[in-house]
Amino acid sequence: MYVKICGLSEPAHVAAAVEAGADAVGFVMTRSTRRVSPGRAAELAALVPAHVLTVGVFRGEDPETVRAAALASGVRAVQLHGRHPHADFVALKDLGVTLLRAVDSTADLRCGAYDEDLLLVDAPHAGSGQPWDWAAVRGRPSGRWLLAGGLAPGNVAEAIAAAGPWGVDVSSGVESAPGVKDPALIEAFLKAVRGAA
Ligand SMILES: O=C(O)c1ccccc1NCC(=O)[C@H](O)[C@H](O)COP(=O)(O)O
Repeated sequence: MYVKICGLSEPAHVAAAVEAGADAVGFVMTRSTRRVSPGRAAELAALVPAHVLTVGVFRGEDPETVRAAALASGVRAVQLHGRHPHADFVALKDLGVTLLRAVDSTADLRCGAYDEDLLLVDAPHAGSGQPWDWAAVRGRPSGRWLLAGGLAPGNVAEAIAAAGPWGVDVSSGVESAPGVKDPALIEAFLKAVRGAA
């Protein structure tokens, strides 16, 4: 089970995610309480070993803005939230980074339909920490897809059993306060996933 810890903004929390065994870490570079600048994302990404994927998270920006932030931060993946058109993914292909398409359950759930490499199926309001009906997507997404939205150490095993994803993504569920990650919760989340998978 692939695990992405999202919305990191502090070196100690990046270290905690890497130490706990995360496969990917996300830096939000769009409007959010978790927003970091491309420069800050570059500082954080520099702390991450090569086997862990660094992901820049965006929502609604045009491809050139995303490209500039990705290049400035050095992230190895770009995650586009919302109803970005297929053309936005095509426009970013030559960046040579992993492309993630993040959508809610009403979208086209075929991974690769927009030339993305990974699909992320999230709650209607990304980063809100609100659980949703994970079982409703069971069997619908195809290819490599991550489940997100309201996951936490105490419910991620249930969510995996309900939806059957290839991977999971969490932000609010490993925070002690809005926007403040908690190393103990990050470790507990990874343990719960490893115990479930
Ligand atoms: O986290 C945010 O604030 C955010 C804002 C705008 C677009 C995306 C955002 N987060 C993306 C993520 O990958 C989150 O981990 C995912 O939505 C799950 O969030 P949560 O329900 O808080 O675990």
